[in-house]
Amino acid sequence: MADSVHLHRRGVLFILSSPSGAGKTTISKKMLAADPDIAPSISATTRPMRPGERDGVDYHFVDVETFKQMAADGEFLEWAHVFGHRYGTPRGPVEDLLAAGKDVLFDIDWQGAQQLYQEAGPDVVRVFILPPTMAELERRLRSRGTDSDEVIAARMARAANEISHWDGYDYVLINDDVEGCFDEVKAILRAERLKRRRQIGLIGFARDLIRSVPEADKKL
Ligand SMILES: Nc1nc2c(ncn2[C@@H]2O[C@H](COP(=O)(O)OP(=O)(O)O)[C@@H](O)[C@H]2O)c(=O)[nH]1
Ligand SMILES: Nc1ncnc2c1ncn2[C@@H]1O[C@H](COP(=O)(O)OP(=O)(O)O)[C@@H](O)[C@H]1O
Repeated sequence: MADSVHLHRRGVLFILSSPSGAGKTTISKKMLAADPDIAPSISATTRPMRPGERDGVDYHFVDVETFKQMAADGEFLEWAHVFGHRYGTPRGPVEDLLAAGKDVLFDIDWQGAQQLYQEAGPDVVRVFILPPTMAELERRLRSRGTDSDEVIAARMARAANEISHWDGYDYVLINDDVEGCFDEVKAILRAERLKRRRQIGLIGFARDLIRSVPEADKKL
């Protein structure tokens, strides 16, 4: 009984944003590995592939013309310019995942979070991850070893602007210890899944519980 109730649930559109290097990719990967009920939205981007990235897994890497055509055809739920490149969330896969009963994880910036919130409103949960200090943020960007000094400088310059949008989020976490931050993200998702408005199956379940009470007892 309880299992079938929990199956009937509106999917969560779970957004993780942070300044570059604060750890959202690390946290996303841990979530996806730990929880089969949440799947990633794989964005399209015009930025070059980094070493170790895979097309169709980390991003769909496309050229500017392809991206523009996809945008013109309405294929994106949202898209934005970030660090001089275009990034967008393809609509179809998100709709398919939600229809299949999955929650969807989005690693998108504050512009994407705003647009998605306008599209999907209360189904969206917005989580912002802060670094413990700006010095640590720079250290992480360097330790990742994927970006040139110039790109790192550009990301640091943009970080303050991104952090200034922290108040557009439902939850704000500090990623000091990665396991601690991961635990907090898991707790948020768990609680959000239990929200009454997402538990569509509970409507009938609660009604049946009330009906099962003998009329005589209801008068007591
Ligand atoms: N609006 C929007 N932002 C995205 C999308 N995909 C990625 N981003 C954001 O673009 C920024 C740059 O991403 P990336 O180049 O992978 O670098 P990262 O910051 O190291 O993860 C990050 O803030 C991402 O969250 C998308 O589809 N839409
Ligand atoms: N809590 C943490 N403590 C130390 N290093 C971290 C922590 N979280 C992430 N990192 C490291 O910092 C770097 C940037 O993390 P990443 O997840 O790629 O950030 P983002 O996706 O936000 O750009 C990576 O090398 C990652 O292993």
